[in-house]
Amino acid sequence: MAIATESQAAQKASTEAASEKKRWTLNDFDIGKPLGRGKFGHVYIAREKRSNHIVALKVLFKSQLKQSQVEHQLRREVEIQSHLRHPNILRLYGYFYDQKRVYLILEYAAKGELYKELQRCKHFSERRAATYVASLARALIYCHGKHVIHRDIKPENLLIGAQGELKIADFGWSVHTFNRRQTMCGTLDYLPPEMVESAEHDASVDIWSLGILCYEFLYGVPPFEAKEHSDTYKRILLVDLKFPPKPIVSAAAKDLISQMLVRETSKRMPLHKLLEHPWIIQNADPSGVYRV
Ligand SMILES: CCc1cccc(CC)c1NC(=O)n1cc2c(c1)/C(=N\C(=O)c1ccc(N3CCN(C)CC3)cc1)N=N2
Repeated sequence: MAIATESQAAQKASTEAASEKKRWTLNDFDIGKPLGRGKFGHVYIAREKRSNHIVALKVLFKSQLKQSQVEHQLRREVEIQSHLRHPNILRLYGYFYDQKRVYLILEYAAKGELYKELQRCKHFSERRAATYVASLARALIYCHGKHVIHRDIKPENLLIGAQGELKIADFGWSVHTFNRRQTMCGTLDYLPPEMVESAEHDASVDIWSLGILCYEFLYGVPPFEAKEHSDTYKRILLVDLKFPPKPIVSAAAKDLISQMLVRETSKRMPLHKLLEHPWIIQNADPSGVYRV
């Protein structure tokens, strides 16, 4: 309906324009049900009254942020996030604060949290995994092009949009350190060797993390998981990569993962090469959307 799309476009434009300059307050929103909670606060569905635009309002407690000394990090990451525009990166439209809280006005991802979907399915099909990995590779190519790295793409930081598309939903790898998995070990699994050794790291950390994520999509567990943190560290440093016999996974998928989980950072498969890998070409849906 031409008229509908025109008003939608106008609405979008007004939200965009408004989000640049406007001083937002809580009165601009009708707050709906809570969507989830993190270490620093909760996220609610909300409607911006003027535009009727549905958003997610993330409420962070200043006390918690101060206690964990992440407020400067949140500021830096909000600055980065508000300038990123990509279909697979969750939009930050704006923010405001009051005495006790900081409020982030975020894009609403209607199909919820990826890690819950992965737990529900145990593991994804090769088509679904490849479609997600390709869309995340495109988002990371976009970020690296803007000298933004370290989007910390573990399952807990990924959301699913209304059309089934993945959205990277974090503002800073340590802002969301609240570990929403049952065990803490989940947070270590994504660290590449150079970070375990807390050495210098560059955009190739994202290639490593995407390789870990691809493995977890296909097997339901990250590759270097171990009971003790010290064992996980050792397995990461040794790149002790093993492929279980079940579920059955194609040789092409294992080849891609083996080319991403390489200790030598300069030898990891570049993201644009990933998009040309046979496993991606044969399995990823070109639209970047996996229709359940
Ligand atoms: C404060 C919460 C938090 C802590 C740490 C990290 C993150 C990023 C993932 C977040 N979330 C965050 O920032 N979020 C930003 C967000 C956001 C979370 C979100 N949606 C949802 O959380 C959600 C959850 C469940 C849902 N349903 C579940 C049941 N289904 C049948 C229907 C759909 C639908 C939407 N949209 N923008």
